[in-house]
Amino acid sequence: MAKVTSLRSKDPNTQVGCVIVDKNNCIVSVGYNGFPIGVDDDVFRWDKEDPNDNKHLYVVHAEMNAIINKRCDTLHDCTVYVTLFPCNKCAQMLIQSRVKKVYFLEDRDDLAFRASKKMLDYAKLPYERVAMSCEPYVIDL
Ligand SMILES: O=c1ccn([C@H]2C[C@H](O)[C@@H](COP(=O)(O)O)O2)c(=O)[nH]1
Ligand SMILES: [Zn+2]
Repeated sequence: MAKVTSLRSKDPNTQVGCVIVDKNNCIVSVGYNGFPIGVDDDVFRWDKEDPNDNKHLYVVHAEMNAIINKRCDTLHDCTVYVTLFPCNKCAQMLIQSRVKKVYFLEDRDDLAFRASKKMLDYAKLPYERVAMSCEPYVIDL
C-alpha cells in the first residue's frame, strides 16, 4: 500500500509513500512526497537547476504529509510503513507523534539518515527493514 501510494508522487527522482495504521491495523493516514497545496507541480518544476529553487527547499515529505493528513485524534501507538527510511526531520516528527514502530523498504546512508537512525535509537522507536516480494500491480483507471 505504501508503494502504491508512492506512485502518486511527481518527484522524478524518488517517489516516497507512507501509510500509518492503528493498533487494529486499520489505515488512519497516507502521504507521499509532493509540493505544498497551491504550489503547482507543472509550473514549479522538480528539476530546476537554480539552487534557490532546489526541490528539497519546497517538498513536503511523505511521512510529514501522512502525519498531517491523519484521520484520528492521535498517532500514539500507530505503526508506520514507508518506502524510504525517514530522514532526520521526519524521524523527529514520528518520535514526537509517539508512533510505536517504523517499517521501511529502502535505506540510505547519508548525514540526514544517519542522524535519523541515531535519534530513533535514542528515542527507542524501533525500525525494521522489510523486503518486497513483488512490485505492486497497479491498474490505471
Ligand atoms: O524522509 C524522507 C526523505 C525524503 N523524502 C522525499 C523528498 C524528496 O522528494 C525525495 C528525495 O529526493 P532525492 O532526489 O532522492 O534526494 O524523497 C521523503 O518523502 N521522506
Ligand atoms: Zn523526511
